[in-house]
Amino acid sequence: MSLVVTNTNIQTTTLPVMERFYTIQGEGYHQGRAAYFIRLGGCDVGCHWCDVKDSWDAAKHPKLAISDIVREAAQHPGRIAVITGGEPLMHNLDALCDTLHEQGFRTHIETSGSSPLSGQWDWITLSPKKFKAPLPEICQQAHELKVVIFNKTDFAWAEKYAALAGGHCRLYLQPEWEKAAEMTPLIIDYIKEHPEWELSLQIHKYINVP
Ligand SMILES: C[S@@+](CC[C@H](N)C(=O)[O-])C[C@H]1O[C@@H](n2cnc3c(N)ncnc32)[C@H](O)[C@@H]1O
Ligand SMILES: Nc1nc2[nH]cc(C(=O)O)c2c(=O)[nH]1
Ligand code: SF4
Ligand SMILES: [Mg+2]
Repeated sequence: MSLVVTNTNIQTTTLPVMERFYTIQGEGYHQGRAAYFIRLGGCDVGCHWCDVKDSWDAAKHPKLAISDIVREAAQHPGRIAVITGGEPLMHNLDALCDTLHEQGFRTHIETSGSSPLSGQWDWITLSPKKFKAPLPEICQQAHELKVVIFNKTDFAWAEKYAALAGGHCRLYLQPEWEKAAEMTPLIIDYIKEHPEWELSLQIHKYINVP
Protein backbone atom coordinates (compact mmCIF):
# COMPACT_ATOMS: atom_id res chain seq x y z
CA MET A 1 0.00 0.00 0.00
CA SER A 2 1.43 3.45 -0.87
CA LEU A 3 1.19 6.55 1.24
CA VAL A 4 -0.29 9.53 -0.60
CA VAL A 5 0.83 12.90 0.70
CA THR A 6 -0.75 16.02 -0.78
CA ASN A 7 -0.25 19.70 -0.02
CA THR A 8 -3.57 19.85 1.73
CA ASN A 9 -2.77 17.25 4.36
CA ILE A 10 0.62 18.61 5.36
CA GLN A 11 -0.04 21.08 8.19
CA THR A 12 2.61 23.68 9.02
CA THR A 13 3.03 23.50 12.79
CA THR A 14 6.25 25.47 13.26
CA LEU A 15 7.67 28.62 11.71
CA PRO A 16 11.13 30.25 11.94
CA VAL A 17 10.73 33.35 14.11
CA MET A 18 13.39 36.07 14.20
CA GLU A 19 11.61 38.30 16.70
CA ARG A 20 8.20 39.13 18.17
CA PHE A 21 7.24 42.45 19.69
CA TYR A 22 4.21 44.43 20.78
CA THR A 23 4.45 47.98 19.52
CA ILE A 24 2.60 50.47 17.36
CA GLN A 25 2.32 50.01 13.62
CA GLY A 26 4.75 52.60 12.28
CA GLU A 27 3.78 52.53 8.60
CA GLY A 28 0.85 52.87 6.23
CA TYR A 29 -2.90 52.93 6.81
CA HIS A 30 -2.79 51.46 10.34
CA GLN A 31 0.08 53.67 11.48
CA GLY A 32 -0.27 54.51 15.18
CA ARG A 33 -2.32 51.43 16.15
CA ALA A 34 -1.17 48.89 18.74
CA ALA A 35 -0.06 45.69 17.04
CA TYR A 36 1.82 42.49 17.82
CA PHE A 37 4.55 41.90 15.21
CA ILE A 38 5.76 38.42 14.29
CA ARG A 39 8.89 38.58 12.12
CA LEU A 40 9.52 35.31 10.26
CA GLY A 41 12.95 34.29 8.96
CA GLY A 42 13.71 33.72 5.28
CA CYS A 43 13.78 36.07 2.28
CA ASP A 44 14.84 35.41 -1.32
CA VAL A 45 14.27 38.95 -2.64
CA GLY A 46 17.52 40.64 -1.61
CA CYS A 47 16.76 44.40 -1.53
CA HIS A 48 20.16 46.10 -1.13
CA TRP A 49 18.60 48.71 1.21
CA CYS A 50 16.64 46.22 3.36
CA ASP A 51 16.53 47.36 6.99
CA VAL A 52 16.35 43.79 8.38
CA LYS A 53 18.96 41.74 6.49
CA ASP A 54 19.45 39.46 9.51
CA SER A 55 16.05 38.01 8.67
CA TRP A 56 17.11 36.62 5.28
CA ASP A 57 18.54 33.27 6.38
CA ALA A 58 15.66 31.26 7.84
CA ALA A 59 18.07 28.67 9.28
CA LYS A 60 19.45 31.29 11.70
CA HIS A 61 16.11 31.58 13.49
CA PRO A 62 14.43 29.11 15.85
CA LYS A 63 11.41 27.18 14.64
CA LEU A 64 8.60 27.86 17.08
CA ALA A 65 5.28 26.09 17.43
CA ILE A 66 2.38 28.13 16.04
CA SER A 67 0.41 27.40 19.22
CA ASP A 68 3.21 28.97 21.31
CA ILE A 69 3.57 31.97 19.00
CA VAL A 70 -0.15 32.74 19.27
CA ARG A 71 -0.31 32.06 23.02
CA GLU A 72 2.46 34.61 23.55
CA ALA A 73 0.74 37.15 21.26
CA ALA A 74 -2.50 36.79 23.20
CA GLN A 75 -0.79 37.92 26.44
CA HIS A 76 -1.06 41.50 25.12
CA PRO A 77 -4.35 43.42 24.86
CA GLY A 78 -4.01 44.46 21.19
CA ARG A 79 -5.81 42.27 18.65
CA ILE A 80 -3.93 43.17 15.48
CA ALA A 81 -1.20 40.67 14.55
CA VAL A 82 1.22 41.85 11.84
CA ILE A 83 3.10 39.03 10.10
CA THR A 84 6.29 40.33 8.53
CA GLY A 85 9.82 39.16 7.86
CA GLY A 86 11.89 38.41 5.92
CA GLU A 87 9.37 37.48 3.30
CA PRO A 88 6.55 35.84 5.24
CA LEU A 89 4.95 34.27 2.14
CA MET A 90 7.93 31.95 1.77
CA HIS A 91 6.01 29.91 4.38
CA ASN A 92 2.51 28.47 4.31
CA LEU A 93 0.59 30.77 6.66
CA ASP A 94 -2.82 29.04 6.68
CA ALA A 95 -2.43 27.47 10.13
CA LEU A 96 -0.92 30.61 11.69
CA CYS A 97 -3.84 32.74 10.47
CA ASP A 98 -6.44 30.18 11.57
CA THR A 99 -4.94 30.06 15.06
CA LEU A 100 -4.70 33.86 15.31
CA HIS A 101 -8.33 34.21 14.20
CA GLU A 102 -9.42 31.64 16.80
CA GLN A 103 -7.87 33.92 19.43
CA GLY A 104 -9.72 36.98 18.12
CA PHE A 105 -6.86 38.60 16.19
CA ARG A 106 -7.14 40.52 12.97
CA THR A 107 -4.42 39.24 10.67
CA HIS A 108 -2.27 41.74 8.76
CA ILE A 109 0.65 40.89 6.47
CA GLU A 110 3.60 42.91 5.19
CA THR A 111 4.77 41.30 1.95
CA SER A 112 6.68 41.87 -1.27
CA GLY A 113 4.10 39.58 -2.91
CA SER A 114 6.83 37.59 -4.64
CA SER A 115 5.78 34.16 -3.32
CA PRO A 116 2.30 32.60 -3.57
CA LEU A 117 -0.34 33.89 -1.19
CA SER A 118 -1.35 31.64 1.70
CA GLY A 119 -3.26 32.50 4.88
CA GLN A 120 -6.52 34.36 5.46
CA TRP A 121 -5.86 38.09 5.70
CA ASP A 122 -7.85 41.00 7.09
CA TRP A 123 -5.24 43.39 5.66
CA ILE A 124 -2.60 42.87 2.98
CA THR A 125 0.15 45.46 2.66
CA LEU A 126 1.97 44.92 -0.63
CA SER A 127 5.40 46.52 -0.97
CA PRO A 128 6.58 45.51 -4.45
CA LYS A 129 10.27 45.11 -5.19
CA LYS A 130 12.32 45.46 -8.39
CA PHE A 131 14.51 42.57 -7.26
CA LYS A 132 11.70 39.96 -7.42
CA ALA A 133 8.40 41.09 -8.85
CA PRO A 134 5.07 40.52 -7.09
CA LEU A 135 2.63 37.94 -8.42
CA PRO A 136 -0.32 39.56 -10.30
CA GLU A 137 -3.02 38.00 -8.09
CA ILE A 138 -1.54 39.58 -4.95
CA CYS A 139 -1.58 43.03 -6.60
CA GLN A 140 -5.34 42.63 -7.08
CA GLN A 141 -5.94 41.55 -3.47
CA ALA A 142 -3.81 44.15 -1.67
CA HIS A 143 -5.60 46.58 0.65
CA GLU A 144 -2.58 48.86 0.67
CA LEU A 145 0.28 49.42 -1.79
CA LYS A 146 3.38 50.81 -0.09
CA VAL A 147 6.23 51.70 -2.43
CA VAL A 148 9.68 52.49 -1.02
CA ILE A 149 11.22 55.47 -2.81
CA PHE A 150 14.99 55.10 -3.14
CA ASN A 151 15.50 57.42 -6.11
CA LYS A 152 13.46 59.69 -8.33
CA THR A 153 12.83 57.06 -11.01
CA ASP A 154 10.82 55.08 -8.43
CA PHE A 155 7.75 57.33 -8.82
CA ALA A 156 7.05 56.07 -12.36
CA TRP A 157 7.70 52.53 -11.16
CA ALA A 158 5.19 53.04 -8.31
CA GLU A 159 2.51 54.06 -10.84
CA LYS A 160 2.96 50.76 -12.68
CA TYR A 161 1.87 48.91 -9.53
CA ALA A 162 -0.91 51.35 -8.72
CA ALA A 163 -2.37 50.49 -12.14
CA LEU A 164 -2.30 46.78 -11.26
CA ALA A 165 -3.97 47.27 -7.85
CA GLY A 166 -7.73 47.06 -7.23
CA GLY A 167 -9.83 50.24 -7.00
CA HIS A 168 -10.16 49.90 -3.19
CA CYS A 169 -6.38 49.85 -2.63
CA ARG A 170 -4.80 52.69 -0.59
CA LEU A 171 -1.59 54.10 -2.08
CA TYR A 172 1.49 55.03 0.00
CA LEU A 173 4.95 56.31 -0.80
CA GLN A 174 7.58 55.64 1.86
CA PRO A 175 11.09 57.10 1.72
CA GLU A 176 13.97 54.65 1.95
CA TRP A 177 15.29 55.28 5.46
CA GLU A 178 18.89 56.19 4.60
CA LYS A 179 17.71 58.50 1.83
CA ALA A 180 14.76 60.03 3.67
CA ALA A 181 16.31 63.51 3.91
CA GLU A 182 16.71 63.63 0.13
CA MET A 183 13.56 61.74 -0.95
CA THR A 184 10.91 63.05 1.47
CA PRO A 185 10.72 66.53 -0.16
CA LEU A 186 10.34 64.87 -3.59
CA ILE A 187 7.59 62.62 -2.21
CA ILE A 188 5.75 65.62 -0.75
CA ASP A 189 5.87 67.43 -4.11
CA TYR A 190 4.69 64.27 -5.88
CA ILE A 191 1.73 63.77 -3.53
CA LYS A 192 0.67 67.40 -3.96
CA GLU A 193 0.51 66.77 -7.73
CA HIS A 194 -0.94 63.23 -7.41
CA PRO A 195 -3.26 63.37 -4.38
CA GLU A 196 -4.35 59.75 -4.67
CA TRP A 197 -1.03 58.92 -2.99
CA GLU A 198 -0.29 59.38 0.75
CA LEU A 199 2.92 59.65 2.75
CA SER A 200 4.08 56.78 4.93
CA LEU A 201 6.96 57.49 7.29
CA GLN A 202 8.52 54.79 9.41
CA ILE A 203 7.44 56.60 12.57
CA HIS A 204 8.75 53.85 14.87
CA LYS A 205 12.28 54.85 13.80
CA TYR A 206 11.66 58.50 14.76
CA ILE A 207 10.21 57.64 18.18
CA ASN A 208 12.64 54.77 18.87
CA VAL A 209 10.24 51.90 19.35
CA PRO A 210 10.66 48.51 17.63
C1 LIG B 1 11.42 44.48 6.13
S1 LIG B 1 10.05 44.36 5.07
C2 LIG B 1 9.42 42.72 5.43
C3 LIG B 1 8.19 42.35 4.67
C4 LIG B 1 8.38 42.04 3.17
N1 LIG B 1 9.56 41.31 2.91
C5 LIG B 1 8.35 43.31 2.36
O1 LIG B 1 9.40 43.73 1.88
O2 LIG B 1 7.26 43.88 2.24
C6 LIG B 1 8.80 45.42 5.88
C7 LIG B 1 8.57 46.76 5.23
O3 LIG B 1 9.74 47.56 5.38
C8 LIG B 1 10.02 48.21 4.17
N2 LIG B 1 11.43 48.55 4.18
C9 LIG B 1 12.47 47.69 4.26
N3 LIG B 1 13.65 48.34 4.29
C10 LIG B 1 13.36 49.66 4.22
C11 LIG B 1 14.14 50.84 4.22
N4 LIG B 1 15.48 50.80 4.24
N5 LIG B 1 13.50 52.03 4.17
C12 LIG B 1 12.14 52.08 4.12
N6 LIG B 1 11.35 51.01 4.11
C13 LIG B 1 11.94 49.81 4.17
C14 LIG B 1 9.60 47.19 3.13
O4 LIG B 1 9.40 47.74 1.85
C15 LIG B 1 8.32 46.67 3.73
O5 LIG B 1 7.25 47.53 3.39
N1 LIG C 1 6.69 49.65 14.54
C1 LIG C 1 6.92 48.99 13.39
N2 LIG C 1 6.06 49.13 12.38
C2 LIG C 1 6.31 48.40 11.25
N3 LIG C 1 5.55 48.34 10.14
C3 LIG C 1 6.11 47.45 9.28
C4 LIG C 1 7.25 46.93 9.87
C5 LIG C 1 8.00 45.79 9.29
O1 LIG C 1 9.21 45.67 9.51
O2 LIG C 1 7.37 45.01 8.58
C6 LIG C 1 7.40 47.54 11.11
C7 LIG C 1 8.35 47.46 12.19
O3 LIG C 1 9.41 46.81 12.13
N4 LIG C 1 8.03 48.19 13.31
S1 SF4 D 1 11.64 41.75 0.41
FE1 SF4 D 1 11.42 42.70 2.43
S2 SF4 D 1 12.67 41.44 3.85
FE2 SF4 D 1 13.21 40.85 1.75
S3 SF4 D 1 15.03 42.05 1.30
FE3 SF4 D 1 13.28 43.25 0.55
S4 SF4 D 1 12.65 44.58 2.25
FE4 SF4 D 1 14.03 43.00 3.10
MG1 LIG E 1 10.53 47.28 9.89
